[in-house]
Amino acid sequence: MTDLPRGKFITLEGGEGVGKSTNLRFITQWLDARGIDFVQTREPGGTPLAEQLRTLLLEKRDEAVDPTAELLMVFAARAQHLSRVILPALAAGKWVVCDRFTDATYAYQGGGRGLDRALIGELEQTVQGDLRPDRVLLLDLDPVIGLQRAASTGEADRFESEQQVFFEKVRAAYRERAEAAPSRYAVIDAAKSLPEVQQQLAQVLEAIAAAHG
Ligand SMILES: Nc1ncnc2c1ncn2[C@@H]1O[C@H](COP(=O)(O)OP(=O)(O)O)[C@@H](O)[C@H]1O
Ligand SMILES: Cc1cn([C@H]2C[C@H](O)[C@@H](COP(=O)(O)OP(=O)(O)O)O2)c(=O)[nH]c1=O
Repeated sequence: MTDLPRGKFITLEGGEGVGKSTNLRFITQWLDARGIDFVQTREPGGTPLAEQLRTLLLEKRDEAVDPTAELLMVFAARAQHLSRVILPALAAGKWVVCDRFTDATYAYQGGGRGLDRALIGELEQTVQGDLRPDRVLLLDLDPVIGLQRAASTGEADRFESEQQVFFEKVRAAYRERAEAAPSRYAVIDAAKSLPEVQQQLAQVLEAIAAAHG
């Protein structure tokens, strides 16, 4: 990738039930109010093919899913999503707000499934080149509370059906990544009330917009 993208690339991350959907609405309203041109998308997914891969990844099945197969499907969807949606939007100067991205792979396939981080890093470099999110908004929450919140929002998919220990590892992996690169992550305490969470989000968005010029 020779041409550097011009728009801002923001991702929203966290375990199950941390409030991603609720706060995504807040973020897009905030951007609309500022007149910032943006594309809202999600992973796995974001294109028809990648959404089909999402369905395959999320649906519960009798056949045990090999963790490496899971990892490659996630990155297959990501390659398609990047080339069809994310890179063109950034090149056009738009912000991209993505519900999950590669940090979720480090958290779920790396932390949760225990796959080698170096392998994830190799795939990340192959699929993304030097592209990384400008800012990762990490909603951090004790999985016990997250799973209670998520239980009220419909039937559990294949990931949501994992045991609590899996989600403890997911949370730990997210936090580890944020601690290793604090300037790229905004860790938000999602146990706080919704107005408090959104106040923190607004502050982070203000800072990104200011840096954007
Ligand atoms: N900060 C918060 N405090 C209390 N409840 C919350 C908070 N944020 C979200 N919720 C509630 O938790 C549930 C799950 O939120 P949701 O946005 O669907 O999470 P996710 O998309 O991360 O699964 C919803 O009922 C939502 O209203
Ligand atoms: C992007 C990504 C998601 N996932 C998982 C995490 C989530 O359990 C699932 C989809 O997440 P999500 O969009 O949060 O779905 P929901 O709103 O139904 O909770 O995909 C991975 O395991 N690896 C990845 O790289």
